[in-house]
Amino acid sequence: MSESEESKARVAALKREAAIKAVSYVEDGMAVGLGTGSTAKFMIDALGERVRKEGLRIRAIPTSEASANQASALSIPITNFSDDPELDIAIDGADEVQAGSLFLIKGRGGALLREKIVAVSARRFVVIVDESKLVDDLGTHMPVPVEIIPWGWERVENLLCKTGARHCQPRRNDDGSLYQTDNHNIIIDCDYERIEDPRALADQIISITGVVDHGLFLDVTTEVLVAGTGGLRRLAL
Ligand SMILES: O=C(CO)[C@H](O)[C@H](O)COP(=O)(O)O
Repeated sequence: MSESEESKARVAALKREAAIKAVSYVEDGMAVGLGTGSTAKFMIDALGERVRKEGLRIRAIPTSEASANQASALSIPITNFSDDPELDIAIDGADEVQAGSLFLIKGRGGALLREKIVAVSARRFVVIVDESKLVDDLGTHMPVPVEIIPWGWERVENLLCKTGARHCQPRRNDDGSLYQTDNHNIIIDCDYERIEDPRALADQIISITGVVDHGLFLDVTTEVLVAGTGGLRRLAL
């Protein structure tokens, strides 16, 4: 195994560890929000295993078509907001976590809008990460993804650039075409280098007409499970 393969395998093992711990919080009869991404994928696998082996009875709302397909393949029953307007728990990954505030950047996988709807609908929102996701200031490693409607996107991109971003660019597929979310919108990735005031920035972004939502998740996280080489830590306010 090459050095980079080894490091990938180490990170995957940490993600899996956090995912398995979060799944231990799920109890019989719960309505559960299922996140999106590689860490959430471990979580859905672990949940599926509990459904299969223990006969755990849950209902789930997935945050993407990919997570919905995975859940269905594992025979995890899918529910909706009409039957379950409030979820008992939602579990999801993140791209950056500011440890002191539990503020997050999410949406690298493009599912930020459904992820936010699910997170704010849950009584308990548990974030699962490996320790590389911890930052002192949001924006250090990741741009903020902003989901916008496709029509007139260049105008919205222009306005987003005026919110203090170093660069703003539409997310594209490998063939150069615009990336499309599950909601048929597009994403502008805005690089701020370091976000001094996440609340003020969130207000500024959401006030732009054409913006549907953004990847700043503020005041929504109940706890973060961080898997690192020194073990698993739980961050809560
Ligand atoms: O927000 C997300 C998808 O929209 C993911 O949770 C985030 O990108 C983390 O992904 P991963 O677990 O693969 O590192």
